[in-house]
Amino acid sequence: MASPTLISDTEAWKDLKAHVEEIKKTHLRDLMSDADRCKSMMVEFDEVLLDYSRQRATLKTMDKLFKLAEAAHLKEKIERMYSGEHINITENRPVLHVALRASRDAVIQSDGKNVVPEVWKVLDKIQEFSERVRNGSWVGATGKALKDVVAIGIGGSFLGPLFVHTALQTDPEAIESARGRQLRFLANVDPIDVARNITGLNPETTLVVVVSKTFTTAETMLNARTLREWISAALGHSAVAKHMVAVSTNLTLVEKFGIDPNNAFAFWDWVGGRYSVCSAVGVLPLSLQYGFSVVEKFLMGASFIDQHFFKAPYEENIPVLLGLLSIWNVSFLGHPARAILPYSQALEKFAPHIQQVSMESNGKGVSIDGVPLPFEAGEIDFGEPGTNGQHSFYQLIHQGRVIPCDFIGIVRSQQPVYLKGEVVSNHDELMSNFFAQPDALAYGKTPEQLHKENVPPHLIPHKTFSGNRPSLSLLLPSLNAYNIGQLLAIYEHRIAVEGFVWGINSFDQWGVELGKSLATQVRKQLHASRTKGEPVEGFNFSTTTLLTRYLEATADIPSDPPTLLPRI
Ligand SMILES: O=P(O)(O)OC[C@H]1O[C@](O)(CO)[C@@H](O)[C@@H]1O
Repeated sequence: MASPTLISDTEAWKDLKAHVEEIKKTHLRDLMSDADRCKSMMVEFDEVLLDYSRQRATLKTMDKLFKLAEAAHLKEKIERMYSGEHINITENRPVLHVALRASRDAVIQSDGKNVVPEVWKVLDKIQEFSERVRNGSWVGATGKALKDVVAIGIGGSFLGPLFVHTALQTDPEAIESARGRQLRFLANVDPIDVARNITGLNPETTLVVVVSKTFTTAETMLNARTLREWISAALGHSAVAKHMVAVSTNLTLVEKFGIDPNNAFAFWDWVGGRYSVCSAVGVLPLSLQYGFSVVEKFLMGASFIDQHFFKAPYEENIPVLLGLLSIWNVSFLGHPARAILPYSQALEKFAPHIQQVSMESNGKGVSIDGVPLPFEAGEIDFGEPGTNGQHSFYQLIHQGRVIPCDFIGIVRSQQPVYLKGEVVSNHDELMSNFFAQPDALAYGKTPEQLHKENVPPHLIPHKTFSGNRPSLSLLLPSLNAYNIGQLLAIYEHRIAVEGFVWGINSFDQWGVELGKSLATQVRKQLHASRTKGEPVEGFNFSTTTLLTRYLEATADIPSDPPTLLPRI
């Protein structure tokens, strides 16, 4: 008999569905008192410790989840990814971001060719170029060293590099290597983002890196033309060659834009945008800021997790465990969201990055074969660093909706502070919360406990915490470039596991196209109305009314205004 198309048709899925009733009878208060269970729910690799004992799961649940992984052919799918098969079937592409951080002597084939030498050719070029910029042998048009970098890009060409940059900014080694330099990111097509990014910068000492896989993304290209104008207006058109470089898979369009192809850094269509931070997309801007040697450590951290993900058995495999637990929470326990809660301000851009990796990858409605899913795939990701989040949305997590939480803690702070006479150090204070919150969620507080504490009866319902709210904890030894690479790869692979088991294509993103084409129609209308006074036509009543209001209220804007750049 042919294997079923949908994972939800398998016995393993049905078995888990039935198992939910059993789990509903348990409470984390009781599950947590089983020391053997808790012990077996702790896994360590390369000093990263995962504790998933506060998941609403028993050893039996885990066993059933491993069976689900078998039914989904998870191992084979991982192997097919690593061996360069075209697993992104709707775009007919391999998915090989693991090759971006493979060691120089590794062999990873794509279409019969080892891609690792090409990867290292670009990495070597980045190292050489970034050293020249950093040591002042590559100078701007007026002979001044380029100490500031603006990286223009959006989505995957922005969020990953921003996350890593933000995390490195307070790392002692990275601080030393970045002294006197600035890295900024221009993503939004909103002119306010242009204004914010060029404020305080001198074109003479600024290098602009245009990052776009396709080199056609409307926002990025308009921002690139805007900064090209900013440079030319100050230094003349010929300055562009010294002040603008590019990262893209489309080197023809890079050249058309006016950037010397020698100053372009390639990557390949087997790198998905949201999985591209380890390509030149992230490595170039980060190497310009921190030097290649720091960035190489980041790549190594990711690479080590890649090997673990490929080799470790399911029970010891951190990304596999995380992925399976997500599926358990979303598809079986019915919790569609996940809170990403790093107890480190340096990780403040981690949740925004994972939002894209996860939601663009797994927010799908059909299986990889195009069959509508009878279950909802994908997770709603959001998050903020602790303890800030505690004073914002944790109320809902404690007493409102059930949101499985990822608590991410760091053993050694990048920036320790000790104050004489304080009870604990500042980092210990932070970590006290990291250790306390998962138990507050798991155990809650019963009316009986409140009664014993003499809480007035009318307040008891308000002060009761049901508990039984799942979370997991990831403890990293520190937060240097290597650890940041580990964290990135753990989440990238976790998301792949979810997609592989749900049986969807996690590597395309057709869902972003419709909005883009409708924006093209609006853009044409705005141009026609502003330049030829044409009435708004071809839209529904709502859009026509809004567009007309917008045009009427800005009728004073000349139809062909002179170039105007922000003046703040
Ligand atoms: O790097 P590009 O081609 O400019 O694309 C930017 C982003 O746009 C998307 O295609 C859609 O948001 C992302 O997948 C991608 O990361």
